[in-house]
Amino acid sequence: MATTKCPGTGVRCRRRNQAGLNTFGISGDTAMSEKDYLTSLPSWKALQDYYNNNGKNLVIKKLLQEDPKRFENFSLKLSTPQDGDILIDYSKNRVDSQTMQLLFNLAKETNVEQMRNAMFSGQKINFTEDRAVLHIALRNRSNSPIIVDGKDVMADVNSVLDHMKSFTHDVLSGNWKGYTGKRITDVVNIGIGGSDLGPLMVTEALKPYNQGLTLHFVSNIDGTHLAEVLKKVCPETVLFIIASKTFTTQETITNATSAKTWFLDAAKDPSVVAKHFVALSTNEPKVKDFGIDTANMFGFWDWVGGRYSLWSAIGLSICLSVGFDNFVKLLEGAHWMDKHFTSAPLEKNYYPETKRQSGSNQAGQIRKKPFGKVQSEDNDDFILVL
Ligand SMILES: O=P(O)(O)OC[C@H]1O[C@H](O)[C@H](O)[C@@H](O)[C@@H]1O
Repeated sequence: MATTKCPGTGVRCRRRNQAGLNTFGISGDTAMSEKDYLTSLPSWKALQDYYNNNGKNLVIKKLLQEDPKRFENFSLKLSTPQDGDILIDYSKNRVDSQTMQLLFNLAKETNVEQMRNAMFSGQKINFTEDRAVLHIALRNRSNSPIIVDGKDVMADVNSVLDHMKSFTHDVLSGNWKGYTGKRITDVVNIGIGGSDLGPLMVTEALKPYNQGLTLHFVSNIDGTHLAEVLKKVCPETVLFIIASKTFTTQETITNATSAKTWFLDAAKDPSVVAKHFVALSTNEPKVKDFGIDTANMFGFWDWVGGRYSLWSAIGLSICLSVGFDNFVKLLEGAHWMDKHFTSAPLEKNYYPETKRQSGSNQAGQIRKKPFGKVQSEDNDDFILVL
């Protein structure tokens, strides 16, 4: 590893080497860009050659006609311990057995499994920002220690979850009252990007589990978005969630400021803002500046990427929609899939046991029965193709 120089320049490379990581798993000097480096790899070239020679034959309709078992061969059924099967169907993608093998070769050559393990162990694999990438800690229901900068992050994760739990209980039970003593009926999540799309998607998908509150999401800087939502809610019974990792995103802060002005027009008293505004953020000083009581702030950390933040405090709108217990089930499901991701090696997901044992799984061979049977940690067998 010491002799390895990463593609890219300056700081970025140094950081990779400090972390003891070599994304691409080769030694020697490489002065080229990451993209050029990737496309120079033998496994990439083999994939490109295969596409150049065979790409025109990869027509989904034709592939399905030629192989009546294509669906079985190119799909994956995972049996969860309590909630039935998850079906992953990639038979309608432009891949055949050879493509899959070439993709696995590429994954091997680029050290995907090593990088996965580095991610799960809290190493700073976000090289550009020198940060760990640990949304998986947010749903680490096993509670096994995950160390970042010498500290186990699980205590903080669990403490925020406890706060979310008690708050959700208070709001759903009606203990939490608005400024005129009425219970909350509507929740407006103001955020954008990962602070909007994840919770919006999950609350939509899990509508059958809604516990009674009406959820609204405002993201657009165009005032119509907020104005139309405000027509549907009442200042006495609405709760605004200001969701922003940085608390500096212009769209969000503009909409949040407009919402506060609208609220104060009715309530008149700035001291009651605390009953109707909470913040989800990593930036306590900015939350304070905005006028939100930091007792009503739900924190998270720089190692949570925006696009994965629904598993963090950003998921508060999900909790308020489906209840905390269902939110925990969501975390548990994701944790189960994380365990699968870390425990099932790439080939095991694809090659049949018998072929693998007989050692005939050489690169490039076309598999007749590309299945593997794998034991989950919970001792349920499931069939893996990917
Ligand atoms: O949560 P915020 O700091 O307000 O950022 C909101 C969003 O901003 C950008 O669009 C980023 O690319 C997203 O990852 C982030 O979720």
